[in-house]
Amino acid sequence: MCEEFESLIIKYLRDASIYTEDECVWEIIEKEPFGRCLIAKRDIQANELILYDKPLLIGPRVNNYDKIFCVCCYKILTKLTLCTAKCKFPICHDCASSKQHKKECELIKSWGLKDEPRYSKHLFRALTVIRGLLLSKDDTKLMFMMASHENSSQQNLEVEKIINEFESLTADCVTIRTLKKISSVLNTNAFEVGIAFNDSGPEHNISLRGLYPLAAVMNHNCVPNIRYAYEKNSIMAVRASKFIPKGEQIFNSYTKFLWGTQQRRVHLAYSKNFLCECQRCLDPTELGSYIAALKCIRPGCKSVMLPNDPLVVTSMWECRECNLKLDHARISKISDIFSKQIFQKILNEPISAINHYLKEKLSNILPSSNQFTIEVKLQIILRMKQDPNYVMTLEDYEDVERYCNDVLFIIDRLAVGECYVKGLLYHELLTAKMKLVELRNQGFDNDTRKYFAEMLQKCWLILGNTTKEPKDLKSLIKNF
Ligand SMILES: C[S@@+](CC[C@H](N)C(=O)[O-])C[C@H]1O[C@@H](n2cnc3c(N)ncnc32)[C@H](O)[C@@H]1O
Repeated sequence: MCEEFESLIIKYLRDASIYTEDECVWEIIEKEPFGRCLIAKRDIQANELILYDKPLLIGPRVNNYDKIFCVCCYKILTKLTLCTAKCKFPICHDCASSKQHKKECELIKSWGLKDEPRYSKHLFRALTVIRGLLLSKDDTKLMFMMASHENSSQQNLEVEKIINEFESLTADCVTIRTLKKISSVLNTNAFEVGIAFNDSGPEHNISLRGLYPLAAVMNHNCVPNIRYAYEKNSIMAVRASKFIPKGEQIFNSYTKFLWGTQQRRVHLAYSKNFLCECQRCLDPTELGSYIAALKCIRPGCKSVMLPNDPLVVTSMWECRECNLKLDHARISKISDIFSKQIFQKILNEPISAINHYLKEKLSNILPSSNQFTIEVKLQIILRMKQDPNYVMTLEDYEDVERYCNDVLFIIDRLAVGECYVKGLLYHELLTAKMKLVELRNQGFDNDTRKYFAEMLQKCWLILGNTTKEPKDLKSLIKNF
């Protein structure tokens, strides 16, 4: 099974000119409880390329987009224009007569649309799955050899929702059954793919879902040893974020690694059908990062509370110093309150109000390592520079410098190596430090220049030539 799967993948990558045997550093083996795993065939150094992969399928995600975009080139449509051949898909003038669209359009129409042509968000959301019906024989075989959890409750909803739109589709017909199988493969394996446009018209990003057959073999660990990025034509490049010894498993993270154990495990159980039991999940301190820790509520106690058994959702939480215990229900309530207050209220406020909330309120009630504090700091770092109406003061740059260092400290504790968030933080830290040198009229001495040059080099290694490369990175490197 593994050998056949591996040789199909190799053929697929060779055909796309993104595989050579001499440079291959991975192999696929089978191992419980993971199923297939990607293993390092030799020692892999930090930042070294592990693999390139190309999407078997790519298209809209199953979520609400705030802008409508062309289903072929993904450029935003300032005015909703549907395909004139009446397949209901939004399409731009340039792509309307393309070969790719013609095939999809004809397939959709062959099912007999019931209503007048109008935009259908359900059809738009099901398009990536529908594209699975148009794959070549070899690609279809590869797709159906990928892992899938067909019986999970959340799967296939996007397929259910289009049945009523067509004359010839019924809940039990072959097409719908095949679409459901494709949807299960996508839901088990798909990656979120960011596409950035800045060549024409207003700058924008679109997030799609893509099925990358080799990258999907990477299993999950809450301490991943890779980072991935997208290059031209949605080619994915996976690199080692730290040294990976020969024989070790190459791990991705399917969740946000800056979430606490309970949030990560619930997300994995719900979306990927397994419960993670990695070293970080087993450790109440999460490798000394204390990312889920809460301040002890006993008056006068300065310590933190952590779960006694992080693998048990209903575990008691206990203070590390005074041993005060709180049950799971109270801890969940505290987390819910912070989550609602921060995500539904505070983060919708102006940037100065968010920073004030962090300094005056959150810092007093949550440890500086806590995931909510980290999230607010990250939002401040990103939004201060993104908001065109916000003029940053010297104090703001000092805050950004401090917040970047705080988050980088936690990331180092988590031992995820040179990940993308780190690359973005290096860039923000450098920009803030440069501005501070300028505002304080300090000038750049040799040591400062050397420091900047080294940081820029680290930043380039992570972000250079990816869709996340900051616009000013090349010019900054030239100057140092
Ligand atoms: C994208 S696939 C990964 C490749 C898969 N192992 C295979 O055989 O093709 C995701 C699935 O792999 C399994 N898996 C991944 N990481 C795991 C982990 N840390 N523990 C247990 N199962 C895991 C789960 O079944 C999950 O839904």
